Amino acid sequence: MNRVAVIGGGAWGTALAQVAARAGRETILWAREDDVVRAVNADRQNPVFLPDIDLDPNIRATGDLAELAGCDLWLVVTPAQHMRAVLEQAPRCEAPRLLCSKGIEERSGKLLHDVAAEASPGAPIAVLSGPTFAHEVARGMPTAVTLAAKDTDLAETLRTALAQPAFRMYVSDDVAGAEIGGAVKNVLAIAGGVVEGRALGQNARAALIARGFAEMTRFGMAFGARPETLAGLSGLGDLVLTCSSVSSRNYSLGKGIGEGQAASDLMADRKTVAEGAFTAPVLARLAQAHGITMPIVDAVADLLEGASVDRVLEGLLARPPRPEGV
Ligand SMILES: NC(=O)C1=CN([C@@H]2O[C@H](COP(=O)(O)OP(=O)(O)OC[C@H]3O[C@@H](n4cnc5c(N)ncnc54)[C@H](OP(=O)(O)O)[C@@H]3O)[C@@H](O)[C@H]2O)C=CC1
Ligand SMILES: O=C(CO)COP(=O)(O)O
Repeated sequence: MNRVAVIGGGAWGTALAQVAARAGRETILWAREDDVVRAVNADRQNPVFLPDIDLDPNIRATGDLAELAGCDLWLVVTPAQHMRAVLEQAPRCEAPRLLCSKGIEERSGKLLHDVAAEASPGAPIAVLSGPTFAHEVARGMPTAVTLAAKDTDLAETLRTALAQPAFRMYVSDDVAGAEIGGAVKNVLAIAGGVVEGRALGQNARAALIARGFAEMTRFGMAFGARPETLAGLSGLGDLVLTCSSVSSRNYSLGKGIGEGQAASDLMADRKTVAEGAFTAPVLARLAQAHGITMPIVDAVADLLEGASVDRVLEGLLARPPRPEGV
């Protein structure tokens, strides 16, 4: 695992390139934008997506996917909705794909490990997910994540390749669990931002996290996730992080909605990705098709469609009480 490719020159791809380089790997960062490639190679910076962080000299950027062919490991860090297209354009090779994006493909309703398996036939698949603001990871601040692969030997090999004291990877074989936690928490983080933007208070935030986690667990268990994975770093851990901080793009999108701005205007203005906005409609659709009750996820999907915050909130508070639990 000497040569590592990172596919995606956004904040998270750049931070993970730092992780790979710090682990002593020769690291190639693929970015679509020429400005990002130039700035990484010339200035050791990514001012577009991860400003004010000096990048490791072991990172080289490229705009040419063909250069990734000789790498031993690919970290896939594109926005979820672009993963299939980028992997299909990339050269065929059997290097393991470590998927680091969070989301559900909107048009197919598939989890990303299924998308990657279809787009990269023959390549082993693993997933990395957890509470990880890119700017903290890039600065080497202590962070812990879930690294999941059905083949636990593969998970161990990847963990060893990227290991360092401040980036702790907990190995799991629950791929669906690791992915579902990351995808669902992005939607719930938008709701967390609405609570903040509408000044609904700290009690409401705690209620949202607890009842949101019940929704995540209901959905996850219906799709093969294990409850202990959902209660771990990639589920509850990431939910708590992104429901508590404007460093989360999903939370800040929700905060704007809570303050009365139109979701469509907020989305049109942003260059960075708020995955929850793309996951919410497909998650609501999947939940409905499988008879899984997810009122907070439905509420976020409605808000993104332009429903009024007051009406959505009224609807949630008017729900008949039910026994607590999943
Ligand atoms: N930021 C974070 O803290 C974390 C993010 N993640 C996940 O990582 C994934 C990537 O997020 P992040 O790095 O933050 O993204 P950013 O918002 O920082 O950057 C946007 C990224 O999207 C890429 N992009 C835009 N349009 C396309 C396209 N048509 N095809 C391919 N790529 C495109 C950009 O590529 P280009 O540079 O070429 O324009 C850029 O890499 C998401 O799924 C996110 O949920 C997970 C954990 C932490
Ligand atoms: O996934 C993340 C932290 O774990 C980043 O959250 P946002 O995408 O909401 O910024």
